[in-house]
Amino acid sequence: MSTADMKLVVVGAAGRMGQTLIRTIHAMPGVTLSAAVERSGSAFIGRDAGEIAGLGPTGILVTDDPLRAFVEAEGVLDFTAPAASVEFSGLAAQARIVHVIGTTGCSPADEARFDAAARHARVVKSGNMSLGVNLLGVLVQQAARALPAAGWDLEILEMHHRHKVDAPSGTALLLGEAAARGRGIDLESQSVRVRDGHTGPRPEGTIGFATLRGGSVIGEHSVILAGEGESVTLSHSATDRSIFARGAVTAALWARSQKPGSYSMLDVLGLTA
Ligand SMILES: NC(=O)C1=CN([C@@H]2O[C@H](COP(=O)(O)OP(=O)(O)OC[C@H]3O[C@@H](n4cnc5c(N)ncnc54)[C@H](OP(=O)(O)O)[C@@H]3O)[C@@H](O)[C@H]2O)C=CC1
Ligand SMILES: O=C(O)C1=N[C@H](C(=O)O)C[C@H](O)C1
Repeated sequence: MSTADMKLVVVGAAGRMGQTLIRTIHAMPGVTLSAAVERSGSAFIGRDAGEIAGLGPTGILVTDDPLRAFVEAEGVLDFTAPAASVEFSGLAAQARIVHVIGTTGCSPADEARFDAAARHARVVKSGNMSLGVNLLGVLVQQAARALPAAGWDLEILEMHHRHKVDAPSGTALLLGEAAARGRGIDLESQSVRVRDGHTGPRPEGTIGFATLRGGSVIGEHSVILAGEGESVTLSHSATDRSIFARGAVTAALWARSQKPGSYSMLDVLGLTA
């Protein structure tokens, strides 16, 4: 560890992403784990974060005091749950640090709280922190612009593991937003989230979502543009959660030198149009 290393807190440290983040921080240059947080009453409080993540002892014991952890750090990596991320955003703003938010399933009210926190914190939020998915979003935007809505129906299909609690996935919504930007339409009013029973024919120009859940699938996403007699499919497969963790650490290092504000992975990766 060098004294210039960015000190990072992992919240939700014992979760699937929390453990992956701890291993990734250990493996990447320029960053060091300064604290690991779980909720009060969690069976992981007081345990060594490195041991939970399969690294062996690191001397960092899991705490339930996030504010104390944040004031002694430069950034927090947060893949938890919407209510938790809202709470952490207020604390990150108080501590004036970087808050990287990977949590999905957040409501518009939650997003407003993140925006408020971004007056003091540097907030990077994305439904998917991987390079591949963010590149896919750029390609989807181009395809949706190039292929006219009259004649080219756009559907987004995703599959995740059986433990996932929100749908459509944050990635599916990110890809839907990219498609909507390409078509110059509003996703909220033009999306079809569920189909069941006698639905009638497909309304032209809408963006459809379909969700599969099962097993240990890390993340599969396809954007299908279906035309008359031909279709184009753009897709991404995640085979290792470290792609999200590397993206989150890269985001924290990038945000370290930015002004307070709300940023996306497109800003971090330089993929903005
Ligand atoms: N943007 C991206 O690139 C990615 C986003 N995600 C998203 O990240 C989130 C987490 O996913 P995953 O790791 O699979 O989920 P897990 O359920 O495995 O982990 C979440 C962790 O957060 C903890 N947690 C919840 N509330 C609090 C709190 N108030 N204080 C401290 N810890 C808390 C949970 O503890 P407890 O079990 O006690 O509730 C758990 O340990 C999801 O929203 C998922 O969609 C996942 C992968 C990539
Ligand atoms: O819950 C997950 O596991 C994942 N969540 C994110 C999402 O909702 O898209 C990103 C990734 O696909 C894994």
